[in-house]
Amino acid sequence: MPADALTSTADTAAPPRRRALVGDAAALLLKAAAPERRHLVHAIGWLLLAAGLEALGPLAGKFLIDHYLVPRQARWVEIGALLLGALVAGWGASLLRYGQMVRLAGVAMRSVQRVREQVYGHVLRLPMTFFDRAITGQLVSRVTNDTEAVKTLYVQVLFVVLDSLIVLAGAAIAMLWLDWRLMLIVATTAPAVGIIVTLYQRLSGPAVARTRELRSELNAQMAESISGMPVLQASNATERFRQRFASLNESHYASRQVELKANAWLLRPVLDLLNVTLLAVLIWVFGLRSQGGAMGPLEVGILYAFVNYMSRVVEPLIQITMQFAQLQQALVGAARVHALLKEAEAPRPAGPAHIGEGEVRIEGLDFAYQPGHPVLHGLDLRIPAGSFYGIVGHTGSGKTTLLSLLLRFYPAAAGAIRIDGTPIEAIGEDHFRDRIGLVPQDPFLLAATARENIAMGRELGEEQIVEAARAAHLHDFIAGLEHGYDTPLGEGGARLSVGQKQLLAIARALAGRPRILFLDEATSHIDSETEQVVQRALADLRGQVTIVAIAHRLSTVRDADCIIVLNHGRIAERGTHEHLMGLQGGIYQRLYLLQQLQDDGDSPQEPDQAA
Ligand SMILES: Nc1ncnc2c1ncn2[C@@H]1O[C@H](COP(=O)(O)OP(=O)(O)OP(=O)(O)O)[C@@H](O)[C@H]1O
Repeated sequence: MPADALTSTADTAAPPRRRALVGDAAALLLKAAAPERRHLVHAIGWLLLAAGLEALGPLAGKFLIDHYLVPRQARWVEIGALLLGALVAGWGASLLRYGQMVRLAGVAMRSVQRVREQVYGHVLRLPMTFFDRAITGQLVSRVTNDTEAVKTLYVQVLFVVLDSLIVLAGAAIAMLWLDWRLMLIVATTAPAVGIIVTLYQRLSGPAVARTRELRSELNAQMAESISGMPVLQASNATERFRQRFASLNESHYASRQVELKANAWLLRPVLDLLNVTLLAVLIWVFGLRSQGGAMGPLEVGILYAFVNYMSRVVEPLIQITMQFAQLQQALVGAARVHALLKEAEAPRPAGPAHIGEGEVRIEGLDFAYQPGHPVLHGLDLRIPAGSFYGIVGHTGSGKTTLLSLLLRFYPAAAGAIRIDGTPIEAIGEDHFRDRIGLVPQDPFLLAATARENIAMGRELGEEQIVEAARAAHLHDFIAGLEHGYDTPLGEGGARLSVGQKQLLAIARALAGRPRILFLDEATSHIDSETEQVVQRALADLRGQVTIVAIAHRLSTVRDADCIIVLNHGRIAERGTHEHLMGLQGGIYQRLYLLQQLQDDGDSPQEPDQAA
């Protein structure tokens, strides 16, 4: 089941079950580290060797105590050789460990880099249905914060846990070899630590999940506020939003406090207590056995070695558990990234079918965003190649939906859309996007130069870019900028007027030399003068490109070969402007007359303008 990456594993729902969380996080880590398998195997091998060398230290100590100190044997050469050997082994282990840590750091960094690129690439290929329910801030959080959490997981898992486990294994083997019964006593630490960690998780788990949730909400509010800044400031809502942010921030702080308290009051003290208790038990057993207890005598050297190993074992265990909160957060982050990566991508057909002349046929087309709520009902329409069709209708009549289906953003529930006789699903993705141009209502400009905004990453020659700008009647304006086509246009095209942005969007669409051009209310925010420029640009394209224009402003499509009037998802009227104006009481006629009245009201000095 591809979990809903932005709801169920994320910010609004209860935290997912731990087992699933660990499984998802592990799947993500393994997949991301797969190309680094060789490095991982080598690093683990060398770390094992380092742990083995480290384990020799206490053994040498034991030998020194039992063979030279206790029997008071001052064989200095042997003692010196033993100490030197222990020193060299210790240094060797440190060197090896350092080298492998650097190697593992590289593995972690590269893996996270891969995850981040993969997540971004995946998001770019997700279907529109995903973005209908996605919240931008949270999605950004997935690509930035959560992949960062994945890094924490790598660093924790690979550095601390892996290293600790290897040290643990080395010490355990050495202790087993020295005295297996004493080792059993030490082994009781494992379940005790397990119980403490489980208890700690129960207490802090909800707070950890809540902290992440709140952090994500903080991001979401920040992103939302920045994108809606004009509305926020104009409606004097900034103070309310500041307060809302402050209250979220406060909750975040409180939640962090709960986590930290669980750390401070439960984890460290209890683990320290466990450590001290274990040492006391060891010394007690030593006391018993040195007096000839049931298990026989115990050498002082063994006690020394055990105490030494204990400090090596318990400290990593404390380290692992202390970092559990972070580990838990990282697990949640990694699981969310995993869920996002499991979201099905939009299909990318690779068929050989091509768009030729650009004739569009719509046959019995039905569509619903949600089952049981149809938006389009049995649409039938033929748009001949090279013609100009307008689509008009009341708000909510289904115009944008029809366009979205024509653009393959959603699959049709029933019926078919064909281009030059081929069902659109059968046309190869790259070819389809190359041949289809879109001028959206919101032109979406990059914080880049005019050239980059027209090219949009496509490899277009100078000639193609200038030709497109000329066709959109924007060349003179761009050429007049201080650096011409290389002039940065500012964030969101801040240097351009709304009309110029719209013309740039037209240039961008034309630069790909499309066979079919879709315009989605491309003139609704521009003045009549700029609208005329757009109309001229469209008139120049007639006969060469199939144009389908959704228009609220009816004057934009007045000259269309055919105007389709949608009403509640059905084609209510169709024909030329003159034909539709002749339908007494028709929707188009009413809409047109209403707009005319409005225009007359707006500009009383030009009463006949829209007639
Ligand atoms: N992503 C969506 N998810 C669910 N319902 C949607 C979605 N987009 C549109 N709708 C619904 O589909 C219906 C048609 O909407 P659509 O945007 O196609 O109308 P429209 O004619 O383009 O309207 P407008 O002129 O206001 O842009 C509306 O009832 C709308 O609420």
